Amino acid sequence: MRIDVITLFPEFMAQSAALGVVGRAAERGLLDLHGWNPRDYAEGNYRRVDDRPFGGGPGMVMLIEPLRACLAAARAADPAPAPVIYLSPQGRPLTQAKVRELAALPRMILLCGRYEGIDERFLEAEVTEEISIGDYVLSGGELGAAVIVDAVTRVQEGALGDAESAAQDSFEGPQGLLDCPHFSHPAQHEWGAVPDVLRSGNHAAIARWRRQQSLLRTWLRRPDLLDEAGLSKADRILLEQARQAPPE
Ligand SMILES: NC[C@H]1CCC[C@@H](CNc2ccc(C(N)=O)cn2)C1
Repeated sequence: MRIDVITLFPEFMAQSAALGVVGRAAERGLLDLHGWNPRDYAEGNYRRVDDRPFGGGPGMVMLIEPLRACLAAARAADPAPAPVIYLSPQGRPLTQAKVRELAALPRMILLCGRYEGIDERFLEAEVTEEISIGDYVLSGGELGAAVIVDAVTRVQEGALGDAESAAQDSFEGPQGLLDCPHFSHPAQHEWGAVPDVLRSGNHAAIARWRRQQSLLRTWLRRPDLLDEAGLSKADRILLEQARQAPPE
């Protein structure tokens, strides 16, 4: 998948995509990431990308023309059509379902705002949709863009090796359940012992225990994610059993 990021700080995007799963996916050609800086498309001696807001008030607003020229250059770099996604607190909240939808696209262009915002006329003319990574305000859209790059890349076919894809809990997120607890060495520790079932070698019992823990954890922590109606009979029984069980 090709992702173009329009940002005043392209070096930030390059670094955040150079590590771990995303870095390896990029090396393997699963992700084709490009940064575009509006300042490179700003006219005049000072190459202005922002100016004071009409109507007064604090801060600066990003200007239309540098963004317009920058976006035109990004679009022209590849024939594939691409939605322009603006990261903003006013956007629709990002969910795993949305991540999967975006991951299926051949290409997308992520627009990162700074300062007090972007001239509304540019947003009206060029933005396909706004996405928010949560109900809080950041100093720029770049962290939101990095979140989308990571989340979309790791669901690309082949991005996660066998070991990791086994770890990738396909239940996580609004479509499913929260992850189960994980344990490794030592089996005995002053903070507790690893649950016996995980050391039993009984893979059916282990899978059952993990599913039951995911169900219980989702019910306790995020009942809003748990559509009990959508649960299979086996899941409902597992959850009921876990609810009845005395606390360890
Ligand atoms: N009016 C403030 C606003 C002006 C335009 C630039 C944004 C950048 N900051 C962001 C971007 C996205 C998010 C999020 N929740 O996804 C939070 N913060 C801030």
